[in-house]
Amino acid sequence: MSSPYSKELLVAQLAVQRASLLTRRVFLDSAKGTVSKSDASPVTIGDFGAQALIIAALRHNFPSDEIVAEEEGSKLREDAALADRIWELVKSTKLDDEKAETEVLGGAVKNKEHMIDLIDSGNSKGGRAGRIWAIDPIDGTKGFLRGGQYAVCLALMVDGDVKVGVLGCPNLPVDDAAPLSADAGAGSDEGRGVIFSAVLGQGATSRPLTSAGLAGGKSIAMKPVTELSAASFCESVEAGHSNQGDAAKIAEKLGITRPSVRMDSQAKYGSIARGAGDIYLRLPTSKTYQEKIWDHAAGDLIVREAGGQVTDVLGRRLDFGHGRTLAENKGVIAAPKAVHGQVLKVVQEVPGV
Ligand SMILES: Nc1ncnc2c1ncn2[C@@H]1O[C@H](COP(=O)(O)OS(=O)(=O)O)[C@@H](OP(=O)(O)O)[C@H]1O
Ligand SMILES: [Mg+2]
Ligand SMILES: [Mg+2]
Ligand SMILES: [Mg+2]
Repeated sequence: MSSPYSKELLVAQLAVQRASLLTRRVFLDSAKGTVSKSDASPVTIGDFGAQALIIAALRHNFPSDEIVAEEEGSKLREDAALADRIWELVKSTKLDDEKAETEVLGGAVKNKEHMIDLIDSGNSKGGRAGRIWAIDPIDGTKGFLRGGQYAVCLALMVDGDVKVGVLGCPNLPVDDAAPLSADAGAGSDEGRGVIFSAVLGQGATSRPLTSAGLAGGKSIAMKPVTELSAASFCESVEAGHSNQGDAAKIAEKLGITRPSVRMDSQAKYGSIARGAGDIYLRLPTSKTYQEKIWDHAAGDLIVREAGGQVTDVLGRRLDFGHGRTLAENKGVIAAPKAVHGQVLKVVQEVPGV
C-alpha cells in the first residue's frame, strides 16, 4: 500500500520542479517584466508563469481542491504584452521526462486565456475545513530581482493542518553540507538548485533540481546544537520584513558572535532544515502586518519534519487555518527542538518584541 499523501507529494514535487525551471529562465533574463502591485511590492513574469504551471498541475490531479495563491490575473487582462510574454514562457517550459510531464502534470496549458483563468483561480479564502493548497510562485521576489535567493513554494493543508510541503530553491547549493551563505551563485546553475519536501509524519528530504523527472532524494535533519553561542542564524534581507535590530540583540544575549546570514525567502527554512544553519528569526516590524500563509506553510512543515520546532514570538504554533493570513501569529522562531525554548525565552526578554 502506498504511504499517505504519496500522490500529492509526487504531483507537488514535479509541479514545483517545472515551475522552478520557468523561474530560472526568467532569472537569467535581464528583462523580468516587473510590475508593481497595489501594495507597491513587485511581481514579475516569473511569478505569474510559475503560478500558472503549478495551478495547472493541481487542477489536473485534484480538481475539487481549493487553492490559495499569492498572485492574481487582473493585470494580465489589461496588459496584453505582459500576458504574451508569460504565455511564451508557460507554453515552452516542460519537464524532459515525458511521462512526468504529460501523465503526472497533465501536459501543456491549453491557451493564453486559460492560463490567465488558472492564475486567477488561486483565490480561495483559505480556512480550517477541507483540502487547500497554498502557493507562493516566487517567494522573495525582491531577492529574485536582486540576484539573491528565492523559492517556489507549495503546501497542502487539510483541515488547517499542513500535510505536504515542497520548496524549490534554484539558487541554493545542491550540497546539503555546504555552509550557510548569502551567496546565490550569480546566475550560475553549476552545483545549484534543490527541492526540499516533507509529508507530515514521514520526515523531510532534499533532492537536486533537474530538468528531467525527480532526482533521488536524501533524508535531511537539523544539526544538533550543543552550544547556542556557536549557532548560526538567518533572517530576511529586507529590513522592512523583519526587525534586524532586535535580532542582533537576541543573538548577543544568546552569546552568538557570528553575524546573521541574510537570505531572501523560504530558502531560510530549507537551509536550517538540512543543518546548513541553525535558527531562523523573523521578528515583527509592524503591529498591523499579517504574515501570509504561502510565505510559511511549506517551510514550517519541512523544518518540523527535520527535527525542528516552529512558533511565533509568543511561542504559539503557526496556525494556517485562519484564512489567507496567519492572523493569530506574530513573527517566526524556527530552531532545533532541543534549543527552541531557550531561544524563545531570550526573544521574549527583548522589550517590544
Ligand atoms: N512588512 C512585511 N513584513 C513581513 N513580511 C513581509 C512584509 N511585506 C512583505 N512581506 C513578505 O516577505 C516575503 C519575502 O520573504 P522574506 O522576508 O523572508 O525575504 S526577504 O529577505 O525579505 O526577501 C514576501 O514574499 P514575496 O511577496 O513572495 O516575495 C512578502 O510576502
Ligand atoms: Mg512570499
Ligand atoms: Mg511571492
Ligand atoms: Mg509578493
